[in-house]
Amino acid sequence: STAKPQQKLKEGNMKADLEASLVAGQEDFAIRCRDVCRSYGKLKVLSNLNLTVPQGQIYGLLGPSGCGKTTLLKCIVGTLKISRGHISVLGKPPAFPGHDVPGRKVGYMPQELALYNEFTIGDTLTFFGRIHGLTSKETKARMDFLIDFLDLPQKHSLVRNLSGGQKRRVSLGAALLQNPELLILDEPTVGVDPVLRAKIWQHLVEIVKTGKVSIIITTHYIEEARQANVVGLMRNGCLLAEGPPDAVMKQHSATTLEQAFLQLCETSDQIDSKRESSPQGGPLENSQSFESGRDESRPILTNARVCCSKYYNEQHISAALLTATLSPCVCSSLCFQFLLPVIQVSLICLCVGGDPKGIQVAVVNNETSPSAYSRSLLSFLDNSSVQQVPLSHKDAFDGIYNGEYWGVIGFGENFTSYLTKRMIQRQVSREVVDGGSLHVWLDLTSKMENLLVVCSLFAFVDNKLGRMSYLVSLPIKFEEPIYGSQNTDFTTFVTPGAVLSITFYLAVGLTALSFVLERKEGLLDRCWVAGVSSLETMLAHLFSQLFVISVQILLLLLFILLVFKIPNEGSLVLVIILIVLQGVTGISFGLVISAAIDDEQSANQAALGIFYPNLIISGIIWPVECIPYPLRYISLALPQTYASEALRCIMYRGWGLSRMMVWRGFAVTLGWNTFFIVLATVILKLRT
Ligand SMILES: Nc1ncnc2c1ncn2[C@@H]1O[C@H](COP(=O)(O)OP(=O)(O)OP(=O)(O)O)[C@@H](O)[C@H]1O
Repeated sequence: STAKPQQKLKEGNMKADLEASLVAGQEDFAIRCRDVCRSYGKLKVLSNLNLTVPQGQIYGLLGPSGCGKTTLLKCIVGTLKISRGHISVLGKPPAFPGHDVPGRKVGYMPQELALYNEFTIGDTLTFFGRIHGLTSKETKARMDFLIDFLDLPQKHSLVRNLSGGQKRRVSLGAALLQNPELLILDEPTVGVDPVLRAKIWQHLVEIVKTGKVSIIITTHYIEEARQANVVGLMRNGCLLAEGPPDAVMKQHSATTLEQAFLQLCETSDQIDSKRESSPQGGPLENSQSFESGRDESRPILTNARVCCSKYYNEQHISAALLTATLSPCVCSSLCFQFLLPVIQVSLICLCVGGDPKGIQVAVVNNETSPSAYSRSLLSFLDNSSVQQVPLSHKDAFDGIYNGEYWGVIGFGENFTSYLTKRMIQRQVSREVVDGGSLHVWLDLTSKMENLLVVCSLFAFVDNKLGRMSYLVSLPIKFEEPIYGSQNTDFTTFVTPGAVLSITFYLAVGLTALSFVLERKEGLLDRCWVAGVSSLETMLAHLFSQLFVISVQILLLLLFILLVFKIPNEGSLVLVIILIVLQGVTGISFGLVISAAIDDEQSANQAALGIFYPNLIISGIIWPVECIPYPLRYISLALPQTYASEALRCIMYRGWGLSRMMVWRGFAVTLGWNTFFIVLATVILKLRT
């Protein structure tokens, strides 16, 4: 029991010594963390952590993997919220209104590469230079220096083709680019050879000599941190010791930092095990009491952009972001992205709604005379669609039962004479009507093929009987159509909806994926720390995707109107505007998905999950009127139901915006656009 107060006394003395050596001669600090707590769901990562980075010094943050170094740095730059405690960076909490952090004053190298793979080294540095408001001359000068200093390949080398170590050096170059006042470097020397590592440290030591630059750096190479002015040894979310490396080593009578660290760990373990054996629990347990049930794993990227405007040229940022968000398209997958919708719509026009070919139909003709009417009628059947197989009654029915034929056409032995009687005499018996009729037995398991057989039969009766056909036809007469033509096929019905659907889903997929990937690769964090708000990033995505879908729509229209000859009786401008607006609906829905979901797999699943239900109940493949009632109400509320109807009305009826069925499609589309953009913003806000 006497060991505990002694231990406490020793701890207190050690802390006082270290603080004294830290504070001596300098009041200022660049970063100060007090009682900082942070957890991911129930996982406590930072526990009452205190840390001070003196102004104009290098702070080496050391600790085993998973002890919370990256989490702490993210809290310092403001991309993660702390649940308790206080952090002050360059005088104010990060993301404090009017504060310079995030902004140009801070250079952040996250642990992830956070680089655009499709950029060259030159593009990457130019991009960050623009974001930081550097002039092209300044950027070029810094670029030349950094490429030489970091021993990087030529500036037109693509980032994606660089080695892991080279990529990390480019990432470091991006953090050093604007000569920031505060450098936050998360393992900058990983994958870097010892010579270059020494050079990087030498440079860091050099730049802090002015007293204007402060650096906090994490590293796994404990010994290299001896070059830091102060080291912090971290374990299990707590700082075990903080002070100049020599003082820390002396304190623990160690000859290396590693030894000192091991000793600190042992001491900490002993204290922990004593606390565990104590029934009331020790001070560590109390200090780790986080607000329970609160999930803080969300990033806080959506905070309004803070204080950057006075430094940055907005246009430069927008241009840089647009280039960056477009870059994945412009390079590798551009052609694919532009051609994909054309390929999809071509497949629809070629494969959906056309006439079936080569349907085998068994023909049982019981008329034997060469001049029989049945023979000449059969010669009028469209042979490319219906292949006639003359068979006996038994073989024909065996064949249809075995699935060899789609139907059987049968003529009775008196077909010609009975048909003639039917046409000449006013009143005929049922037997004459029956015998003078062509009999058809169908396999109705595939309605489409059989619809064709029936259509061909109607056509051939009309053709062959010519002027007399009305005598045997049904008492129905189809006049000239008001809209459309007699030849209107299923393709014509499907195409407008398919065009909208393709535009919508490509936009959803591309936007959701690129935004989620940027977040995952740490690019959003990095840009945010550089002073770019999430809203700006979202808008950049919106505009770059808008460019992509505009080209897609142009190609789509060229194909459907000129190659597949889909008619357009209405205004081409209205057609284009409606399709573009549907593309925007897709982009904004993609933003909703990426705002709500963190990884690309789930984002893909969400996009794909709604694809079929929406396609099927939006009346794109089959008319809405065929949908049972409760579902029909849902269908009408979907973004593409009224829009498809409006597009059909414009293209096939030549209607304009004065018609309700047209403006309703535009209104619903605009409504969904607004809803999705507001929803994406709200979700992002809620996640702060
Ligand atoms: N987004 C997250 N969601 C849940 N847990 C997380 C998340 N990020 C980190 N963690 C957990 O928090 C703990 C600290 O992680 P952190 O990345 O801060 O460690 P680190 O000290 O930087 O490790 P390393 O040196 O390996 O990078 C780890 O246990 C990690 O699994």
